[in-house]
Amino acid sequence: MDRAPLDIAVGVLVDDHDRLLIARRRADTPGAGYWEFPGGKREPGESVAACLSRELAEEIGVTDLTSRSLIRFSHDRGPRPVRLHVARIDNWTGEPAGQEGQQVRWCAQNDLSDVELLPATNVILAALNLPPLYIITPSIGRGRSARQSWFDALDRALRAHVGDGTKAFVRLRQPGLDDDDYADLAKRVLEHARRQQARVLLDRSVALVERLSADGLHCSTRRAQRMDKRPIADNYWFGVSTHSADELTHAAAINADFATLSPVAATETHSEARPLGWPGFEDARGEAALPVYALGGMRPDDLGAARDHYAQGVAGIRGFWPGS
Ligand SMILES: Nc1nc2c([nH]c(=O)n2[C@@H]2O[C@H](COP(=O)(O)OP(=O)(O)OP(=O)(O)O)[C@@H](O)[C@H]2O)c(=O)[nH]1
Repeated sequence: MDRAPLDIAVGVLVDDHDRLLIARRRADTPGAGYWEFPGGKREPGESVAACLSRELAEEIGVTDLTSRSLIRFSHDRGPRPVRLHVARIDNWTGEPAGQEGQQVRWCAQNDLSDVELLPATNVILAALNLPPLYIITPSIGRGRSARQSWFDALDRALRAHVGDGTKAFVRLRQPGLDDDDYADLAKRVLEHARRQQARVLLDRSVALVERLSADGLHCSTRRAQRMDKRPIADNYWFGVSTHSADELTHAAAINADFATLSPVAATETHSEARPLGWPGFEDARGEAALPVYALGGMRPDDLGAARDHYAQGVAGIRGFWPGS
């Protein structure tokens, strides 16, 4: 039997209330009864964009799509391996309605947990909700004025990097602090972040994330390699640092919501590591089933290039921190 993945174009329609359009698979199809985002198989010689337009016209009767690519990934959790090319669609013509007798409905994201979704839909939702920029904090100084200017820079970074209607995401990275100092700092960082509606991921214990009601956990490669499952509940974000295709595969296997992949370019923080370059990034990123941030020598204006190479966005320390 042919196990080459089928190319599938998938469209996530988002309405003015941030609800998503879902469709129910018909009784005569594999995965019958499950809800999915509309889409279907690419025909020979067809482009992904043409496939998306055709499928959405055939299935839900909408045309003139304004779409933006969200993520491309493969999975083998259904009847046969598929490579999903997922786009977010904010504008279209026509009132979406099931053209093939299937049920179609708008659903708020908070209500999706009550719906039986196809496997791997969580990957699409992560790509939809994660921002384009992921800020990693530089080390905080010891003196009072160094601390004050670090917090000033944090506030400015949070304000500057809210993008695409998504919240800023910050990883509180402070390898020089002991656990108590880190916890004290995290508490204050969370207060600042809440004012800007930003999200903060901590990289120490799961217990600390829970105790402070932080937004999630970020794990180093080494820590993630020791895990055989996700260490934290699904209502927290869980990110993993990676440097290769194998590490990304492992991150997806333990159900990380996203990964960083580095170094794309040379960086001062890790000057010994050999840069991947964009072709190396795209090659290693491959079709792993999770959103991946390009990290290493990145600045916010590398976002376009990153997206061209199938990244969720760009992550960084220096390029994202005012005055560094
Ligand atoms: N449309 C859609 N398909 C998905 C999603 N996630 C996912 O794994 N798939 C898989 O992608 C494949 C889509 O194939 P399909 O049978 O719907 O394609 P189609 O509309 O061309 O079907 P047809 O052959 O009946 O005309 C299925 O194996 C389905 O399980 C998703 O979110 N939306």
